[in-house]
Amino acid sequence: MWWFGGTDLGIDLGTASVLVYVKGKGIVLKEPSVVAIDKNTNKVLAVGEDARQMIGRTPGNIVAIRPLRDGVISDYDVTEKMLKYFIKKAYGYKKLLRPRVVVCIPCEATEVEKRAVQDAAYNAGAREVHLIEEPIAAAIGAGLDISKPTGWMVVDIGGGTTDIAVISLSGIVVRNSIKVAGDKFDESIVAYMRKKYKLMIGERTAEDLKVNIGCAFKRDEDISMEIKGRDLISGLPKNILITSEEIRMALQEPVNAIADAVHQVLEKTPPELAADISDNGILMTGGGSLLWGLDKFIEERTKVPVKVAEDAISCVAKGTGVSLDYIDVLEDSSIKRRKKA
Ligand SMILES: Nc1ncnc2c1ncn2[C@@H]1O[C@H](COP(=O)(O)OP(=O)(O)OP(=O)(O)O)[C@@H](O)[C@H]1O
Repeated sequence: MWWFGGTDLGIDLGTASVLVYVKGKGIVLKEPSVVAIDKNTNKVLAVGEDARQMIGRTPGNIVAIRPLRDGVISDYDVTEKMLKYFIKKAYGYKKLLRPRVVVCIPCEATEVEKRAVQDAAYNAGAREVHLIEEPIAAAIGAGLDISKPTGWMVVDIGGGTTDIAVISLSGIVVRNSIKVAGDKFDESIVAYMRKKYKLMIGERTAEDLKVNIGCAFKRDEDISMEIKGRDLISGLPKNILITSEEIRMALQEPVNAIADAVHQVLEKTPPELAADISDNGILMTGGGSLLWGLDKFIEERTKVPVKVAEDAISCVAKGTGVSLDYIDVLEDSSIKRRKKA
């Protein structure tokens, strides 16, 4: 049966994952931002988790693509296909009215990057597209009351970008966005294994190491994990036992880059707001903030208390969803246009 009613959607279009929030229902979809394509026919074979399973394991004619890199669209056509699939899955197939959507973007996205997100969402089936900056969405999703003249600092560490913002009166006062986040952590682990053990490992293995034993701060007790890779000298498969302390060493460069960026934002923060932040603490959101000890590491470097938000991975999607209630206010900051015929 066809249904005429429209629903609004909040979409966290992330480098690592896409989350869709349906007004009145909450988060209904959370899948990796991966698409598997048959290169011969250009047909989409799988999207999301099914496609992620194929990374590094596809035959010649099939490619598993991550269409967003560093927080922005790097493969426009594939992003559009992926969005279309997720919107249909979350919204249902048999509705005549296309949805209004709010999509989040990194806080220093260029006009061209914003336009690419909007076009992809329109072409994927949205009737109206509004944009919201990730730190604002993260703060709302974490339950902060950002409407008052009080300073809050949010550090959202995703897969591609770390967005740092000082927020007051619902706006960003000081901001910084760096292309160092979860993906760079993985790349640093791959590089460390290659250099130290002459072992080639895939990005999924690197991510497993990061999530399971990784840390930014020295653990009281070292833990370890066995991994499989390919020996670069013999060319044969090889197993190695890796400790958490080694992963801490491997992650030093990107972890320091994030702490430096937070420090720089604090330096530029007006004194009244800096005093508020020192009382309220820094709030970390995003999957990257779950790296063990990263809160403690930043706390030591900045001397400001740091807290990881509850359900840190879902904050941006939740905030994007909550902002659907204020979609008409968002209109001012979004470039609205009709889908081209
Ligand atoms: N427990 C964990 N420890 C360390 N890292 C984690 C953990 N869980 C998830 N991550 C990492 O979080 C990152 C994804 O976070 P998130 O889903 O917030 O990013 P995103 O919104 O897709 O990215 P972006 O906002 O940069 O576009 C990945 O790099 C993932 O490996």
